[in-house]
Amino acid sequence: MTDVDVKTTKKRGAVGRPKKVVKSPKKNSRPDSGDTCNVDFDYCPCKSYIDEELSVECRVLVRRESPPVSLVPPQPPSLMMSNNRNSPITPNQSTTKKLVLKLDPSILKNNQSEAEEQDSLYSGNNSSSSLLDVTTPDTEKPDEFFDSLSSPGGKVSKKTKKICPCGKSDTKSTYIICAKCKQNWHNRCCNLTGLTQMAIKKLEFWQCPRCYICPLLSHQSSNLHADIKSIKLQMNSVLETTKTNEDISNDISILKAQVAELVKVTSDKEMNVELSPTLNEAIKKVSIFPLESFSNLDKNMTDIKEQITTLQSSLVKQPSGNAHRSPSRNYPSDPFTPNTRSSHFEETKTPCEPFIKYQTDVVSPELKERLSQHVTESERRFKAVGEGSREVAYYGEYDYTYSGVKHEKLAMPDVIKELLNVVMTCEECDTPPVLNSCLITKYSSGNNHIPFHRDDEPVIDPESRIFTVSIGASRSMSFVNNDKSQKKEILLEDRSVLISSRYAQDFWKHSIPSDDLSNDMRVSFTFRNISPHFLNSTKILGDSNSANIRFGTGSGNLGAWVPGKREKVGHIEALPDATEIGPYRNLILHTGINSINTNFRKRSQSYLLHVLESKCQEYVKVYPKLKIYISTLLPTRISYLNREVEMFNRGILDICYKLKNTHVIDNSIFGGILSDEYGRWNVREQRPLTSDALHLGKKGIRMLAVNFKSAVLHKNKSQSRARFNVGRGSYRDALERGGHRDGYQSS
Ligand SMILES: O=C(O)CCC(=O)C(=O)O
Ligand SMILES: [Fe+2]
Repeated sequence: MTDVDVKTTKKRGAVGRPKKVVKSPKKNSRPDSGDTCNVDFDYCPCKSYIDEELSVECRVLVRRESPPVSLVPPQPPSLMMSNNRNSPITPNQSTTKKLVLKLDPSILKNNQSEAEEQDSLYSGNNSSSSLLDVTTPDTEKPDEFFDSLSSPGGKVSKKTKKICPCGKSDTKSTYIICAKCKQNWHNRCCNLTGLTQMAIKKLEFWQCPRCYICPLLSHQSSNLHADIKSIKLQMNSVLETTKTNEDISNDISILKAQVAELVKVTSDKEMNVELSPTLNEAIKKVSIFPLESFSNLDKNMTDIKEQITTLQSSLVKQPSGNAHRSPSRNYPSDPFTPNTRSSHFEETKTPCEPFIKYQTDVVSPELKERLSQHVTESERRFKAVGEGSREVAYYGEYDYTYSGVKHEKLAMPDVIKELLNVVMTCEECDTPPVLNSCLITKYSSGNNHIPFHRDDEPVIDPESRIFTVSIGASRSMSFVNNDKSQKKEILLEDRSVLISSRYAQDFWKHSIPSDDLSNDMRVSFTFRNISPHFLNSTKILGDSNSANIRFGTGSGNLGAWVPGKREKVGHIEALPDATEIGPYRNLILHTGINSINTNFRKRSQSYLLHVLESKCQEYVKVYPKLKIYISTLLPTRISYLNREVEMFNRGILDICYKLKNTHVIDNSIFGGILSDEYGRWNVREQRPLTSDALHLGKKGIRMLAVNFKSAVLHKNKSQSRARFNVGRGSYRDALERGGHRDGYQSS
């Protein structure tokens, strides 16, 4: 909750995350916090790229609310910016050979007029992007020439009044235009802050967060891009050779036919893949290559054909094989992969009622009398808050900041303790709830009110009950759910108790509206469990290797400062719905090895990663303050499975890189294979239990617990290191060392 602060809270810097430009949405927490933002983005790695020249790192954002309508093969930044040497997609260089193109002058003529038409469309753009320039390319710089044939994406838009989706329009900002929807965006609104206008001009085919679809959602696309990039290279090589016009003409027609075929395959309705703008551009480029550029082109036509055939076959439905998978990004295709909207785009249903129970006549008249007396006597402790001038006083174990007002910790006086004991009997439960704080709110008249808000401060125990005792004038409490489809109201009478929970706060807001007819005083006593420890509250959803990690103190435990709960999730597909998670601050996901184990496996990695990603998106959507930590899969004693583990872990890194509030727990310290040191131990025979391929022994569990704890307490930089450097401790590094951990130290 925004305006809650506990004395012991330390401000922690985000580790390894780039500075986020767009604010995450704030739910209206405590009243008077006001500040809302309805722009909500996820980071996407698609494809993260670092331009060495500019020394900037760009990320593409995916707007989480906008559902992908269809799986349009996306435009990775590797294709967007020229001279990108760090592209995650490597074209198949081995098949890149020189090609023969023959040019049909009629085609050239037709396309010349098309080009002119296009040029008028794109007028106002920098001249380097003008299609008119195409007729006189600089053959010394084929790549630039190729890049100059771009769609308007990436061009800095200057002319007309531009309104960014953020709603603002100004002349000072730098704008970028989406190649697909032609919408102008502030560079800052799409996380391109820091890029100069020159740099933005180089972003070809840039698609905005609304249009862009992550290749992880469309695994076919990765191949497409790699192959197209390869064609691009081949085309550039064409420019370096010379040939007679007649040959050029013939070859161009052939190439056109091939590309047309490719288009047909790409737009195959069954594939549900639209023709990508890249391909469209490729076709245009093929058609408008100027005559002068093509000479001496009598070699390697076969190679371009082969290339196109490869491209075609990568686009038709692949069997379970993975012939075209590039080492870093493509996962085996899956016949079950849903080509539909993910569940996270659906509205969250309201999973609970706003309160659990309402009970009258709980407080005796005698106790009420003593409580009123206490309120009168401790008047000095009350502080006015909010517009409605209600006044609050606080008792509790820890300091507590509420609606901008700080309250010092103070032990509950006896009369409040007595009240607490009474109200605790209202709910039957095996273990009585822990309620260590009481906020007393005084409404002197019907004018005093409290606007809609949630009791969702991060210092409140995620499992806490919230007991509200009323004395004095009856006042209504109103409730509204998140999509405002449900409104409820309850009259809180003198000496009654309302029992709610911290859980319900994420789905309902509540208020005490003004009441013109009421002139009497009402006092409420709200009991909750509050402690700064809950700033680290953690839920672990994990397989059997996380079963022995416990909360609290002791070896293999997460320590006193990490309160939480562990629930068994043996498979990725068993990950629960967001509404079952609860309002924890951290969520550790340690599951997947059973899902990828081929003995059980029915799903491909791409599908499983898709499920994992969708779940994370769903979780963050329901709990915007939640930090998710995906723990990389641990090595096993089985080599072939370890290869799958390695591949899956790359997918995990991609997800973490891409999604907001999602981090990786880097388990590379375990090496590339489960060692005897960390694996299970046969106690009777005093030797490693080699028949158990997957399970950690005592030392391994302790190590895993250290990793979990470090992540939650932000003690190391594993997230950033794993992604950005192949440094000590990254699993890639460990893999390269063949699983030997010599020199490794636990952090
Ligand atoms: O006075 C009441 O009953 C409600 C108070 C409240 O909602 C709060 O303090 O958060
Ligand atoms: Fe409240």
